[in-house]
Amino acid sequence: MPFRVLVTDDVDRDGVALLEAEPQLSVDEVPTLPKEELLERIGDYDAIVGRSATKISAELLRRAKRLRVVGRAGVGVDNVAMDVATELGIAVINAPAGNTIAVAELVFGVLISLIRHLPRAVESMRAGRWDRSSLLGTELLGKTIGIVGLGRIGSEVAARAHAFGMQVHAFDPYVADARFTTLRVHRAATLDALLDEADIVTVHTPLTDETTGLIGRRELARLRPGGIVANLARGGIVDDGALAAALESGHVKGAALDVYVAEPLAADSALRKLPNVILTPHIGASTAEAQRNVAVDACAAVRDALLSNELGRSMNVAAVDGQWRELQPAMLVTRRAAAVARALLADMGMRAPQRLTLRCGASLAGGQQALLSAAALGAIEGTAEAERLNMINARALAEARGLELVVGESAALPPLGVEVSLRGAMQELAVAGITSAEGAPRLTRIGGFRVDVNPRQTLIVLTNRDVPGVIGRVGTLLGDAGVNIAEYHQARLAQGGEALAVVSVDGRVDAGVRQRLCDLPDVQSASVVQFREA
Ligand SMILES: NC(=O)c1ccc[n+]([C@@H]2O[C@H](COP(=O)([O-])OP(=O)(O)OC[C@H]3O[C@@H](n4cnc5c(N)ncnc54)[C@H](O)[C@@H]3O)[C@@H](O)[C@H]2O)c1
Ligand SMILES: O=C(O)[C@H](O)COP(=O)(O)O
Repeated sequence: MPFRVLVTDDVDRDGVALLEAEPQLSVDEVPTLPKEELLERIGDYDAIVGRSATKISAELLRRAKRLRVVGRAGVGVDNVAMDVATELGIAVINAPAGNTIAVAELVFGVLISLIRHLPRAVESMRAGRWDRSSLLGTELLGKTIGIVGLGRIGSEVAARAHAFGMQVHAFDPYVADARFTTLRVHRAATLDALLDEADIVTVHTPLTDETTGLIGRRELARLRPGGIVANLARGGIVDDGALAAALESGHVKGAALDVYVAEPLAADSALRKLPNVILTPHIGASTAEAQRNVAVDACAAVRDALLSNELGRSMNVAAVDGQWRELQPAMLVTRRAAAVARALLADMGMRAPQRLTLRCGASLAGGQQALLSAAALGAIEGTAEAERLNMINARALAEARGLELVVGESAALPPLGVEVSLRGAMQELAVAGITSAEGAPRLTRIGGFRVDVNPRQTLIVLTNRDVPGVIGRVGTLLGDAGVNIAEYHQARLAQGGEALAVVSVDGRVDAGVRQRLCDLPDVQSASVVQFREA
């Protein structure tokens, strides 16, 4: 059955065409739907792609029983209940870069409109007047622009401000000095320091707890008289009430707003009546170029997530430095190692491990967080509802069960090696594996035993006395039960002592076969690890 994708909010055609080109995807394109109608329909879809107009609420996500991916053709995901998406294992993918230039250009469009009184000039001409003397403006040259948030858009605003001959200052506590130096931007140590210097303040941060109301009554009062404020980021970063008061008092000379706390902005909103304000209806990203960019980015990523389980672009999966695709074999062997450790410990009576420690070889350092997610997934799959368990929510679910997750590099491992160790109150078991660019991943150690096996489909792990005849008896029993052996690796610590066999078999092994293996002479234990699809 094809995956069903709902596309809404006027996502650009070039992006939608990428989805439609895939025979395994069935695409329904609809205008922005009323909340109730979307709630009705969402249960039929594996993915939804939209823009800021569609609210992906907690209620919607809980209704969406099949949903695997939310694609946002744009940057802001403040319209998505991210915590709930993560809890439910739904990937959220945005298109962070495609509309940067559109916003940065509009910043100067609205600023110049404001300081050269363009709306009034146009209106006066339409009205048949020739009002030159009342339209005296000011220039950007030599003025100080104070940028709050020196990220993608803030940086482009800085570059354009330089072109206008402005003094460029910025406040962003999360950006390193080197970036300020590269952009030739004066670093304000605090927001207050920025406000003290700026003629124009423009905000370019995301809307977070920290940035809600960032520019409020106190901050506006600190701005020098005649200052200008622009918010083309998110409604609520500048406090509307405080801004209205500062404009009415004349302390702030002008403002430009593209975004609002509630969108669409109410027809009777007081903001619409404020003097010397340029209001635009959230059109920062509304250029043909930007819409094409973000639609293509988001749709390609949604397609890859559905068809290839490619989650490297997902915002709520652990970060990967480097290529997600290249990390896949290491994620697989990590997940398998954790599943083997969990299954063996469970058969020893320890079902609730308290700590998972993942160690990675030097070449996997950039993927540690994603590998930890894979380890958490392996440690709980088989004991958690399979439907919704994946790389996105595995860590949260494991931690909710009281499993502490730890990751670090180990010089003792080969560069592409991993080791997953699970520890309970009394027992600890470590399983190691290795991956390579060419070959299939291999498990290389279980506890103290060196092994060499590809963890595919089903693994039988036997402990036995190291005496002749065991391998033959195991092979005969499995053959009689119709179980095909793919690989059989026998390991021992010392001749005649304890031995461990790892048998990779095709298909499933039922409980009866396992019991008969346990009952064989000289076999001490038999565990069956049934791997879930990757
Ligand atoms: N009007 C539109 O149509 C439109 C279009 C695109 C983006 N946006 C919005 O613009 C904003 C910026 O987008 P971006 O792509 O540049 O994001 P970004 O993540 O690249 O940059 C945001 C910057 O804000 C900084 N920041 C975070 N908290 C801060 C704080 N408390 N004080 C100072 N700086 C802080 C971050 O360190 C980061 O450098 C977002 O809110 C986004 O949703 C609006
Ligand atoms: O976050 C964004 O990308 C912008 O605010 C644009 O939103 P839009 O896709 O609704 O125009």
